[in-house]
Amino acid sequence: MPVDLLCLGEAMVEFNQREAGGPYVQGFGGDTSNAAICAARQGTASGYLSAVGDDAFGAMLLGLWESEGVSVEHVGRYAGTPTGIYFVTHGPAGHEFTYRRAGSAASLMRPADLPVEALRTVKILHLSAISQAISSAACDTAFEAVRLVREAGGLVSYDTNLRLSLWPLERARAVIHATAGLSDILLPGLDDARQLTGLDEPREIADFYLAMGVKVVALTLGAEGALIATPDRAEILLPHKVDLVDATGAGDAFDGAFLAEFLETGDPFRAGRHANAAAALSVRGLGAVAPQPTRAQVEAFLRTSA
Ligand SMILES: O=C(O)C(=O)C[C@H](O)[C@H](O)CO
Repeated sequence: MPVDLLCLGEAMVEFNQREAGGPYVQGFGGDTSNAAICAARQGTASGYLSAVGDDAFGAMLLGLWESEGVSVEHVGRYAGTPTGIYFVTHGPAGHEFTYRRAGSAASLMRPADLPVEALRTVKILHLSAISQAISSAACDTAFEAVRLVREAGGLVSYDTNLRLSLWPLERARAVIHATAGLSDILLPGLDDARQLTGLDEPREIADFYLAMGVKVVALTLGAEGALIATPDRAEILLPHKVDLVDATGAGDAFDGAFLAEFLETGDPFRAGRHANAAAALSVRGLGAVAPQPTRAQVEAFLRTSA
C-alpha cells in the first residue's frame, strides 16, 4: 500500500544503560526509523526504506515496524550481513552512542536497489545525514532517492543529525550542506547547526538555511524549545517542562511528529507545536522508541499545558 511518508536510513537494535555499571535495557533506534514510528503513532501512513540482515536483530526490527504499523515493503533482508546495534551510556555530558554497525546490511544499500515507483509517488521522503555517513554506497543511495523524489514533485525532509564518530566535520559539512540545498524541510538541532554553520544565533542559522532555498526550517533548541522559520515568518516555541529520563531519540520524535502534523495541516507552525510537545513527552522514558507518544497523548498534553 502506498504511504505518505517514507523514511530512509538505518535502524538498529539499542542497548541502553540507565546508570553507569547497570544493566542494559534492550530497545530500538535509528533516527529515521524512530521518526517513522513516531509519525505512525500520530496516525500517518508511514514506511521505512532500508535493509536489515537475516539475523535475529533484523527479525526483531521487522517485528517492531509491523507492530507499529510502519510499512516494511521497502526493507530489504540481506543474507549473510549483520544488522547494526548500538549501546547508549549516560554521563554528565548527556547520552553517548557506541556503534557496532560497520558492514551492516543498511550500509550496503545501493542506488540500484531503490524502489523508484514508491519514491515517485510519496508525499514526503525523510532522511538524515547519518545514512550518508555510514558508507559511500548508502550516501549515493540517499542522494539518488532525493533526486527521484524532487523530480516527481514530492517534498524532501532532512535532519542534519551530525555524528562525528562516523565522519569528520569537514566532509560532513560538505555533504550535509549539499543535501540541505536540495531539501524542502530542514530539521537541524542547534548544536549540530552551530558546528556546521559556524553561526551562533538560532535566527541567523535559520536564515542561513532559508537562503539555500529550504522552505521550512525547524531548528530544535534542546531545553530552550524550537524555532520554526519560513521565508516570511519565524516563531520561537517555548519548551515544555517534563521530568527528563533519557533524551535519546527526542529529536527523532520531533521530526516524526512534525512531519505527521505537516502532512495533516500543511501548517509548519502548527506542526512545530505538535512536535515540540511530542519531543518533550518522549524524554520521560528510557530509549529512542518506547516512550514516543501517540497523537492522543500529544493532544491531551497540549490541552493541559496551554
Ligand atoms: O546515532 C544513530 O545512528 C542512531 O540513529 C541511533 C539513535 O537512535 C539516534 O541517534 C537517536 O537520535
